[in-house]
Amino acid sequence: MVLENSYEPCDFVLFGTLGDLSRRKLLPSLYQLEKAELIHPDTTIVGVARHEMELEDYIAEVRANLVKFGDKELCEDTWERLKARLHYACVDMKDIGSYCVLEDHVDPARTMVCYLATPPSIYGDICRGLHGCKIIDSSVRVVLEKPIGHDLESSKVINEQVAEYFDEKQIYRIDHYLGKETVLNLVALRFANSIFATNWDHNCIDHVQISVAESVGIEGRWGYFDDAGQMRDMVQNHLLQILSLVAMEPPTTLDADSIRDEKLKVLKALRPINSSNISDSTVRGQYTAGFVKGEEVPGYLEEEGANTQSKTETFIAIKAEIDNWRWAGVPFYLRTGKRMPSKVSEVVIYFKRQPHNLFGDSFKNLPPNKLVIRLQPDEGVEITVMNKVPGLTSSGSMDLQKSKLNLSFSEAFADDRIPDAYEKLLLEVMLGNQALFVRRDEIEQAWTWVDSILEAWKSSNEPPEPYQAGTWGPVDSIGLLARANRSWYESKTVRKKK
Ligand SMILES: NC(=O)C1=CN([C@@H]2O[C@H](COP(=O)(O)OP(=O)(O)OC[C@H]3O[C@@H](n4cnc5c(N)ncnc54)[C@H](OP(=O)(O)O)[C@@H]3O)[C@@H](O)[C@H]2O)C=CC1
Ligand SMILES: O=C1O[C@H](COP(=O)(O)O)[C@@H](O)[C@H](O)[C@H]1O
Repeated sequence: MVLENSYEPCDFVLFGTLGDLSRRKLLPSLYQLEKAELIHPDTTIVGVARHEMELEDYIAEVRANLVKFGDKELCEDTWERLKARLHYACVDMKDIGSYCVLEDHVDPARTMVCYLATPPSIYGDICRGLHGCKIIDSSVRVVLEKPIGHDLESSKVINEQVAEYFDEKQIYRIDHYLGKETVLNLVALRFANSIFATNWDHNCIDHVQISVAESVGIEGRWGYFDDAGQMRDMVQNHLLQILSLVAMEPPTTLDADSIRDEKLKVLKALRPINSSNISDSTVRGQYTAGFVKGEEVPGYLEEEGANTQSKTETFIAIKAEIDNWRWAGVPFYLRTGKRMPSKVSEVVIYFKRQPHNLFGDSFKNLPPNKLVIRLQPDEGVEITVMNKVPGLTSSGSMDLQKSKLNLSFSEAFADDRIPDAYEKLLLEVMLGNQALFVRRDEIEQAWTWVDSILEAWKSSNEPPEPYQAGTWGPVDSIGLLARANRSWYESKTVRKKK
């Protein structure tokens, strides 16, 4: 079995090579990896789609996409190297008989990486087709895009279909947030700094906020989004992955299963939200027409192709609780929505207040220290601390002021380009490292928690609360924290614009 982390040539087979994800993300990422000379010189790239096409037309198509979605000016050396790797195969992925053409493009002696950038409904067909033409063995890696299912039951069906032909060690489930540099930095920040490692629990932390706000709407994907909603689109995967990394115990090593074992324990410890606590723990909203960044935008029910009766949520706020020793009594507030004032993803750790005040009545409510981890944009880490204002006073008292220790990645690492998440993930697949991919039990545990919330919303039969596009969500989202005398962190991007 060739499964260990290794830099060796492979045949990278991209199913759905003419689709949106391939064009916008995967092909430009392969180009960037080529530019950085991170693809093995002997690796080939085989584009697979159902249209008959000459190789030279496929090459022209790839080039046009790179110019449209990647570097506007291609580096010709890089392009020549990438071009030389390209093959094209026409396969109707639902027709088992049509897969044999792949034999002409892949070398059975090498590792084959099958990236399924197709609707998940045909993952089973693709696995069966590959099996049918006898080109898969235990060295093949298969990469699955989200969403893996619509709920626990359907995710099990997809996972079973793939498991019929591939062992879990061969399956790479993508959550592109795990490829983001700043999400990876959560592990470095927590475990490479004793200042955080020793203060990371209910003794020191009051609560945690995880916000992933998007300024975009549903981008012409009504059919997909209305069926999914923000819960399935963002919380089941990205937000729960971030929460797991923030809350997990130190893994024994950085190997794939050590990290995934710890993330799974967090997911298992999430307190269920059901009809008994749904109204105290969640808020859901749906955007109405408004203005985002000065531009007028339609409401969700007025988007192209909309069903005007839809009750699908485009915003969610959740008070999540983790029932374990470390996090007893520390709520994790999650918030995510479309058509918010700006795109900003942040984790904010609110530390507990000092137990005693030395500084007199004017500083009765010393603000707590906050650690703000800016995931995107303006990636960085910021800590708020109280400082003495320099200078002399006639009363001899000490004046305090809140100040920030701010590490901005664009300044600190000015010479380093921040790679796109897909570049990192494609490289890891080629290296055979599963650490940044989601294991089946994690996905299923996340669905278990999410399904219970969706079920409770369904039985309540209440519509989502409207919020105007360009705002931070429904008023009740403020209430979710205000009940405990807390408030959402006001992100820097917004404050800057005031
Ligand atoms: N687009 C994005 O930004 C994101 C996408 N994803 C996921 O990635 C996957 C792909 O999404 P996306 O690229 O947007 O989808 P698209 O529909 O744009 O692309 C899917 C591709 O699969 C091809 N395909 C479908 N059925 C067959 C078949 N029977 N035989 C051969 N080819 C077939 C389509 O071919 P044809 O063109 O001929 O119809 C199409 O090119 C999905 O699982 C999606 O959920 C995840 C995150 C973000
Ligand atoms: O998976 C998805 O993620 C994007 C947000 O990703 P980001 O990297 O731009 O933060 C979201 O817009 C999309 O709806 C969802 O499917």
